[in-house]
Amino acid sequence: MLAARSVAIPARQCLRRANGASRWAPALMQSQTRSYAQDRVGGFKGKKGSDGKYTVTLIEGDGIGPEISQSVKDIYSAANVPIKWETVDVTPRLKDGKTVIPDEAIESVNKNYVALKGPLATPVGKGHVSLNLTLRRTFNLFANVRPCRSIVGFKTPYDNVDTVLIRENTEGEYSGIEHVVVDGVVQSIKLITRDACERVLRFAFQHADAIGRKKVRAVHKATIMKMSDGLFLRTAHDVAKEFPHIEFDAELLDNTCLKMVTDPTPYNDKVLVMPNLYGDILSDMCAGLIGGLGLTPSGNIGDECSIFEAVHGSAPDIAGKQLANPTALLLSSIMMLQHMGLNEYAENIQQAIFKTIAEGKTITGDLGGSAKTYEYADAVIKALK
Ligand SMILES: NC(=O)C1=CN([C@@H]2O[C@H](COP(=O)(O)OP(=O)(O)OC[C@H]3O[C@@H](n4cnc5c(N)ncnc54)[C@H](O)[C@@H]3O)[C@@H](O)[C@H]2O)C=CC1
Ligand SMILES: O=C(O)CCC(=O)C(=O)O
Ligand SMILES: [Mg+2]
Repeated sequence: MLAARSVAIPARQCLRRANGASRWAPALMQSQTRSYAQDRVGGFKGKKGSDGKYTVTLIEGDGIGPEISQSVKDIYSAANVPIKWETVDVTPRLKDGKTVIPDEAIESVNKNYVALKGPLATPVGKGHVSLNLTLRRTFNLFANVRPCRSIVGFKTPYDNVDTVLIRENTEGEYSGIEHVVVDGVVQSIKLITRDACERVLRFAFQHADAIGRKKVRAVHKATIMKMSDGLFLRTAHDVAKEFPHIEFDAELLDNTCLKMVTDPTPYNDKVLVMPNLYGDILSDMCAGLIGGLGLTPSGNIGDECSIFEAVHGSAPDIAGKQLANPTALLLSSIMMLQHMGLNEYAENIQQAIFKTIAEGKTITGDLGGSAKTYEYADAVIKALK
């Protein structure tokens, strides 16, 4: 059994809906429907089948994964989204003494070019390697796009969060190279290559262009990790020269954390780009600013395939109880629909989600409500146009 960690939501009592709940802000709505896909990554390569539908690989995942995936499937079916799900199992298998993802799952993503993924649990301190990281490496999904925006009508201590974080997704602290030097001494290698830095940094500048932001900030700790983060930072300065119309600067990670929890709004005009571990931690922190992990989506973007998933994990503490908020996975699926060019469907589902949350009658426990996962999904279905 994996240990469950609970996220302390600051000033929980403040997490109430604003008075006059259905307060709409068209500008924010619009920003939440913008495309996260990049021309740079070649766009979506999938083709419709003869039935007029795209096939999308679905990895339902562990813990709350099947419950929140069911919500997505129900809402997609009600919204007549022209996709067919191809559900695959990624339970690791032993092949030639190594733990691998089943070939059928790999073939499915390679064939469909796109997947929606529920959370996958990783055992603590032993057992199989993280399948989440393995999937990112297997498909070379080098950039993890993690946007985090205040949900209109859902009051938190911060009203106007709109951060965009790009996380290097294939190496760094998560390279998985660890060994025992002698008994009682272990070494974990933070591998950083110029190639991986360059591609994620270039992606960050291109993403800034695509979403109309004029500033890119590298978040690092090159004061301490002079060689590894130093390489990331030097490469950032080099890549920045290719984008003279975008202002570039850098900030130390600890300072970013302090400033962001003090006042996140100065980050609303920037794209933040950073090594793997920092992106993992900062994205959970950002989720805390807007109401928790039930609300934040992400996209793992590669040149060929892309996999969309929530920022959160398998939430073993609430799994199997219909308590999970499926919004994060739904918003990830909306990023996916936009990547696929299915914007009309993305917008319809998104407006239904925000309307349901703003009304506040049928929201899940993490947002202060008492609705079951499927009751929330039903309310979203009723709010579809
Ligand atoms: N990308 C992925 O698939 C990720 C997988 N994990 C894995 O998930 C497992 C559990 O990790 P934890 O540290 O407990 O993090 P977690 O993200 O699963 O849960 C943290 C807290 O947030 C709550 N929470 C998360 N998602 C929620 C949702 N949709 N609705 C309502 N509440 C939600 C949980 O109930 C828990 O209290 C671990 O095995 C970890 O390796 C963790 C993060 C990402
Ligand atoms: O793979 C895991 O177990 C956790 C990954 C994670 O926390 C993330 O990608 O945000
Ligand atoms: Mg994480």
